[in-house]
Amino acid sequence: MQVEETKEKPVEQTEQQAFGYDSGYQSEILQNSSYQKIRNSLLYLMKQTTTILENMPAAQFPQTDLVLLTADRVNEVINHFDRLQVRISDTHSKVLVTGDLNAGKSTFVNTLLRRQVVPDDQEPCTALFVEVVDKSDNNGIEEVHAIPDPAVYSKDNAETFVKIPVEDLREHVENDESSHPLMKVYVKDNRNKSSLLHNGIVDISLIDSPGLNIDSMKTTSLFSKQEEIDVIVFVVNAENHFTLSGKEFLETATKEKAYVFIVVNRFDSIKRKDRNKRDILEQIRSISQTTFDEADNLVHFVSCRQVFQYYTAGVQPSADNWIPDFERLESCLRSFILEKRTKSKLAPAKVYLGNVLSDLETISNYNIQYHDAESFNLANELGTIGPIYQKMKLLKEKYFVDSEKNIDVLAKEISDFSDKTLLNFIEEFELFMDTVEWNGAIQVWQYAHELRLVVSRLAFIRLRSCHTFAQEKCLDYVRKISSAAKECVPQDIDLDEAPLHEGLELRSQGSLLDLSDHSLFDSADRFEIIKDFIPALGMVSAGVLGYRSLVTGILKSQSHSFSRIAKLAVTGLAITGVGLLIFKLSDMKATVQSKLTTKLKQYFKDSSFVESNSHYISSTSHRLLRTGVNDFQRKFQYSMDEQERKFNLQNAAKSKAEEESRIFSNIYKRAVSIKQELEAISLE
Ligand SMILES: Nc1nc2c(ncn2[C@@H]2O[C@H](COP(=O)(O)OP(=O)(O)OP(=O)(O)O)[C@@H](O)[C@H]2O)c(=O)[nH]1
Repeated sequence: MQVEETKEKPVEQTEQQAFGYDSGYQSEILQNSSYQKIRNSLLYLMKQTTTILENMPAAQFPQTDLVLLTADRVNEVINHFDRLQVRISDTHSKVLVTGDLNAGKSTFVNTLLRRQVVPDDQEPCTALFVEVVDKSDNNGIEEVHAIPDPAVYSKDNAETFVKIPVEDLREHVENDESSHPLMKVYVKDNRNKSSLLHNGIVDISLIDSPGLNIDSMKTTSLFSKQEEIDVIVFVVNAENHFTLSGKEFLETATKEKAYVFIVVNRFDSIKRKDRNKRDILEQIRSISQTTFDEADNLVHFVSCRQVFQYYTAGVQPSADNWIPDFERLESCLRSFILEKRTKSKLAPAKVYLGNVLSDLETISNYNIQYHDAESFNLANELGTIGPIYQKMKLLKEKYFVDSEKNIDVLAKEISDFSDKTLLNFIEEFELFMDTVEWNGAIQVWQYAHELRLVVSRLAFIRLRSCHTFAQEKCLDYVRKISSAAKECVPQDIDLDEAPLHEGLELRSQGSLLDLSDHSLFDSADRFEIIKDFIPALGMVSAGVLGYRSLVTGILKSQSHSFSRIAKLAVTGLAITGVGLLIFKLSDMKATVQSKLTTKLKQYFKDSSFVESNSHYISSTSHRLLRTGVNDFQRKFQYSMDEQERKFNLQNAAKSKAEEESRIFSNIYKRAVSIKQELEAISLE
């Protein structure tokens, strides 16, 4: 009965004390809820940044000034964000309790739990770790999982552990330490509201490690380096101070974790407590200055056994301060866990996020400048291409839209000119008659011959002037196009003038005029011309030539029909009066000229001299122009299409550059704003 009384009292006291120190606890809750807020804010900002990264268009990365976010690491950064989010969303926190052999580590853990969970006072174990977790993690069931391979352990996979009742833990630890290096103990923390394991904010597991000696040192050191170990509690036996192994472990651990929580246990056994405290603190200073500087919160001189006995069996401690000292230790440990947890989990995320955001600022700034410069250059290029393209359009409208019509008009003009020139030429035949010297009747055919040559030459000259006119007109037309094109066509496009030169060049008379003597005057014509003058001619030339030879000489004909006519002429001559004949002879030049004019005009008419030449010149001009212009037009259109394509491409590129600049400008603003929010988050 008495025992029960003594047992209940401390529980009430504990509640009261818990209540008494509730203000601290409340503040912890506040601290915790602010932790939640910070965590949520960080998660939110990380998510925002991940969204930016996932949607960021292909970016130019500067060669320098980037901490994390290089071109080939965008996905890596996104993945790391995922890992950080998982890690900071995890509400578990692990506290590794380690220290020298027999320093009272197990007693310390049991005291925190207010119950005998971890076997104490046993033979030193070699490498067994006991992890104490709240039973809520195991569907509210208290049991021990003996784990052969911690790396593959899952409480949901019965093959990865051996189930042991909590009461049998001691026996198993003593007999079975080597085959199960980790024992996971799911238990209820005997304290309710102020439970350390399950406090509604962070689920803490306490890991009781083997005492440090040369064998266990390596294992424990490795264990302590694990990322999920948020806090290390080092238990020292006040009587022994720090052993060599302890010092060595602490020196390494403080490098990894910066701060270590130190429990100097078995302080009840120390007689000269102040001196012991001083010596131990001095040792701590030599191991870790930072821990020494925070000694008031981080180094606690306690007696776990006395406190444990008080809470579990109501045994009064040997001094009044043991309970408050331990409770202060608990309070500091709780704050330290939460603070360390905040720092160990949130600080890396905050620093990482800050670096990514700084990189994002740098990258977006770089890209804004890059795209602005690009769109500026494109605008300049478009400023050149645009007017050229407009000029090309005008040229096309002026010369090519109605090019058939334009060429028709030009050909008509050439045709009109040729008609007029050649007709005038025929009309003007009479004027040419005196350009050839009349050397008398005897030379009549010579006169006709020379006149033929003159007419032929003059016809050629007129024809050539028609060709020249046509050529000049055509050249003028194509040169106008060429010079207009030169102003706007970027590449040189030839409008080949050579075909116009060759096609419209009249170099020789060729067969244009078939004015040979025979065709100009056939035998009948010749007789017709001279028949009235034969007697007179006979008179004039009697001393030189006989009649027959004279007449035949004039007629110069070998045909039978003609010799018959010649005979008649000679007969006629014999009966004609001499005076009349002489008179007639003086009129011969005019007669010959008139006959020749008529004959020539008739010849030109019959040979369609005007029409055929005019048609030839105009149709040749038309054909050559059309071929040349069409060919040029094709090249021009190609060049214009090129220009248009270039114009459209550059226009599109400019719009894209402007759009990218806008996007990066938004990214920059978002990064700056997220970073400001991030900097406002204090982890202190
Ligand atoms: N005087 C005194 N003895 C204590 C105190 N705490 C623990 N002990 C005793 O120290 C011995 C070792 O305690 P444990 O808790 O087993 O120590 P441990 O560090 O877990 O031991 P190992 O894991 O074997 O290294 C036991 O006999 C405890 O009763 C204390 O505060 N004062």
